[in-house]
Amino acid sequence: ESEADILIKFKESLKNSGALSNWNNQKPPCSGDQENWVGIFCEAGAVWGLQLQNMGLEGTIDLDSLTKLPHLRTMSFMFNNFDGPIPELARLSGLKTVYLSNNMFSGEIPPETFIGMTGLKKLHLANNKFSGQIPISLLDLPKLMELMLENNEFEGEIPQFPPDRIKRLNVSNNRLVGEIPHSLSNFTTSIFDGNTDLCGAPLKSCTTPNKLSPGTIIPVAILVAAALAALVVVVVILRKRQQAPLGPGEAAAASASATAPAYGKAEQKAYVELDKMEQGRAAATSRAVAPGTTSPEKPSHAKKSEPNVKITFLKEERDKFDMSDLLRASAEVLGSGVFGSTYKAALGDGQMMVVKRFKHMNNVNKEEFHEHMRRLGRLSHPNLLPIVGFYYRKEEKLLVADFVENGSLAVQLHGNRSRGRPCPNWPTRLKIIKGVAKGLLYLYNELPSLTAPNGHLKSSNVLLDRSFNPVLTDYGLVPVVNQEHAQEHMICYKSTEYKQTGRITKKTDVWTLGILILEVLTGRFPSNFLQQGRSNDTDMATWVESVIRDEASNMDIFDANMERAKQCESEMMKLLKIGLDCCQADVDSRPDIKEADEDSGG
Ligand SMILES: Nc1ncnc2c1ncn2[C@@H]1O[C@H](COP(=O)(O)OP(=O)(O)OP(=O)(O)O)[C@@H](O)[C@H]1O
Repeated sequence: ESEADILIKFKESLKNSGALSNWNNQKPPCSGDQENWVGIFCEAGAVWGLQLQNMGLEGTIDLDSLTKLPHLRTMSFMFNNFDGPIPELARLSGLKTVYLSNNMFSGEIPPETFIGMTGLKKLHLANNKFSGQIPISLLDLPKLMELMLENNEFEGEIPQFPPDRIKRLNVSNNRLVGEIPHSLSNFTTSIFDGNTDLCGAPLKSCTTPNKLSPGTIIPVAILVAAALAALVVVVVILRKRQQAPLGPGEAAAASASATAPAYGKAEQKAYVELDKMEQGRAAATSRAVAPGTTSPEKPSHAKKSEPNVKITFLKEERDKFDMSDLLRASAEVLGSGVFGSTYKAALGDGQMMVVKRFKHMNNVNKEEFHEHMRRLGRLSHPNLLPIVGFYYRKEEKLLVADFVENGSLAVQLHGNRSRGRPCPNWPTRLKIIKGVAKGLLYLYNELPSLTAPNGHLKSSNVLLDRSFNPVLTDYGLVPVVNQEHAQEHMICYKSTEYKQTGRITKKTDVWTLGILILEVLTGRFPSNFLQQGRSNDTDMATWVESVIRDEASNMDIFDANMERAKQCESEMMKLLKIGLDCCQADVDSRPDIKEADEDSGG
């Protein structure tokens, strides 16, 4: 059986598998490293991963088929409607990561479920209805480092995991009781929240204090008093000996090293430098609204010896530089977005780079992050801003890209005009929309396994080059962004379908394109309409529809500052209709990305 036949058989075992419509024999699942089918990962022509998330899938997971995929290492079925008992995962002993969270699995997990899964690193079972004991076979998995079991009905005691093995854990909101194993005592209390009767570090101690007889109370009290007196003496002596307070530089260094996590000295120093740059942001941010309108500023502290931290380059042909070059460069803070701050750096050799500092990525490990960046690094399209390089650290990541001359579409549409910036005219706006649609279509073709291959399309993420050609930035990041943060801030999570069903779909980016079209045509800022979680609010599309319906002249909806010729008005009206079409609340009636591209490009 070919991998295609195996996967098609697997698909047939699923209910509601409409999202897998391109799983057919027209193309093989993989061509080399390239995925031709949605929801799979390929390497050297073989399937190594399944990522069937958020697709409304139902039924049971047919392991018989999956056991025939010898290279399968990761599978995710999160955010679907699978139910029944946990699949017999040990039949897929080569798996490294298993994500089954946010389904309706239920019942006890047999103790032997994980026997032999010696490569398993991550197991996510959260938000299901699993009950019974946490399976004991998890203790024998030498590589298990991430275990997410929250919001189930697990009961009994937490098994004695060996020390230093589990790095990420959540068992909150179950029915666990008894003493927390010592090996887990360093975790924060919140991961144990919501259990009936857990005790021991980091929660309150399990032992109730022994009742002391009057005979023992007196000597204990004397001992305590003596210890307190000794402590007071020591404090007084230390105070007297204390030197003059730290100078400002030392104080800053001390506070930085107190907050900076334990990393290599060079890395730590680099981040301290970035923090300092960011602290100088207040002055720079107002200028950053209109990039390039002021002379760049250079942080004075960057003149000292800079740390040498290597950036991983994704484009071989690029002239290389490292963190010290970036810190030595003239720098300007362009702004702070929802993920972190963005800086512009003018390197000594004339290259103008932009460094984006992400603080809200999820806990993907280094290997996975590198893998995802390499995937994004392979993309190449005139309407995408390439990621030149990146730097990984657990808590935050840096992405480096080229500076794009004319800044963002948001600034061009809504920025201050007092500096003589012309308002984009109709032909320019049309060219921008066509380019954006082309970029989106390319992303859909190249990243078919992502539900929202862009995920964050908005006017500040559409940059304009010297000739006002649009290039998209901040695309393809949904898989590496912290879920909670993504839901709160990323534009795809503000779509009608997300508000109504809590899911994003393959057509969610089409909705973001629709909103962008309406913004470009009306000159109105969509965030004034889009308030996440307030599903009864008028969104931009509803507002546009009501104006068209009520106003005497439909032309009043268009940005009054947009220069246009009379004969273009029918074209503008046509694009407005396409925008509204893309924003249809009913996902099925909405065009797909290919139709949207054909409509707006035609
Ligand atoms: N490569 C670039 N060239 C020129 N300007 C850029 C570049 N990347 C980002 N910018 C601009 O810098 C500013 C800050 O960007 P940043 O991405 O931090 O915030 P944002 O786009 O407003 O929000 P988000 O974090 O949601 O993407 C924005 O005005 C953005 O358009």
